[in-house]
Amino acid sequence: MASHLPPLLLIGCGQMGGALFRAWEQNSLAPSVVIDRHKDSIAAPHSLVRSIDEIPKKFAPDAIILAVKPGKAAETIITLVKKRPDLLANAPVIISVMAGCTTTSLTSAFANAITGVTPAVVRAMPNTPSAVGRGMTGLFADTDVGAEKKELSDLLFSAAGTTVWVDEEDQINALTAISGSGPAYVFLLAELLEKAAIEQGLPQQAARLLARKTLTGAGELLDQMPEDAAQLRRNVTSPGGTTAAAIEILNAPENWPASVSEAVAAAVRRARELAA
Ligand SMILES: NC(=O)C1=CN([C@@H]2O[C@H](COP(=O)(O)OP(=O)(O)OC[C@H]3O[C@@H](n4cnc5c(N)ncnc54)[C@H](OP(=O)(O)O)[C@@H]3O)[C@@H](O)[C@H]2O)C=CC1
Ligand SMILES: O=C(O)[C@@H]1CCC=N1
Repeated sequence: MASHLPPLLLIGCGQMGGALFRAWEQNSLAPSVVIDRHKDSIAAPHSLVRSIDEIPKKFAPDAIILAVKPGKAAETIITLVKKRPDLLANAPVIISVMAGCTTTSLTSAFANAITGVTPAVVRAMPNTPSAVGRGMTGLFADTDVGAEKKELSDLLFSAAGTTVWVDEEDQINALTAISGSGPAYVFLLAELLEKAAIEQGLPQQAARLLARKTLTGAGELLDQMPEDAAQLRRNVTSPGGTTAAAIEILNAPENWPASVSEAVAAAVRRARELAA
C-alpha cells in the first residue's frame, strides 16, 4: 500500500505522542522513527530508538514531532540539532504539540543551537482521542510558514481526527483549555457519574457501564445530529420530569456554568504561564 503519511521523527511517545502515533500507523505512515525510553517495541516498518544518538543515519523525515513535556523542550531541541543537524537538511516541518511552548521560544531554541537555520515551526494542540481517530487538534503557524508545510501538518492531524487552524498564537492557549484538556473534564464526569450511581445503590460494574455508555452515546449524538447541544439536552428533559430536577441543580448559575467557566479560565492562565 502506498504511504498516505510521510516519514516522521517522533520525539516523545508518551500519552500524547503515543496516541498520535497509534493513529498515524493505522494510516499507512511511511517508515518512521520513534524515540521512546519506555516502549518495548514498535511495529514494522517503523523503528524504535532510545535516544537521539540512535536515530539511523541517512533518515530524512518530512516532519519532526516534538511531544515531550514543555520543560524538556529546550534541552531536546539543543541535543537534536547539535547531534543530528543533518535531520534539518531537508527542511522538515517542526511540529510541537507541547502546551505553552511558543513559536518564538521554539524557533530561538533551534537558532541558539545552530545559527542561520530558522526552521518552519507549527504548533499543534491535539487531544488523546486521537488514539482512536477522534482527536480534535488546533493548529497555528506564523505567516512565514509555507502552505506546503501547513498542508502536511493538517494531513497528519486529520489522520487522527478533526483539525482547526487559528490565526493568533494566543488562541492556542484557549484551545488547549477546551479541547486539549477537555477529555479530562469528560473523564471526570464519567468518574463522578459512576460514583453517584453506586451511591444510589447500583452495583459497581453496572454503574461503570451506565456512566461510560451514557457519555459515549451522548457524544455520538453530538457528533451525528445536526441539533445544537441545548436542543439535544431539551430532548431529554421532560417538563416536570427527572432530568429537569437534575438540570435545575447542575445548571444553576453558581454550579456548572460558573465551574466550567472558572475551570477553563484556570487552564488558559496556566497555558499562558507556561508560555511566559
Ligand atoms: N496528555 C495530553 O492529553 C496532551 C499533552 N500535550 C502535550 O504533549 C506533551 C507530552 O505530554 P504527555 O504525552 O502527556 O507526557 P508523557 O510524559 O506521557 O510523554 C512524554 C514522553 O517524552 C519522553 N521524553 C522526554 N524527553 C525525551 C527525549 N529527549 N527524547 C525522547 N523522549 C523523551 C518522556 O520520557 P521520560 O518519562 O523518560 O522522560 C515521556 O515518555 C506535553 O508537552 C503536553 O503539553 C498536548 C495535548 C494533550
Ligand atoms: O495538561 C496539560 O498541560 C496538557 C496540555 C493539554 C492536555 N494536557
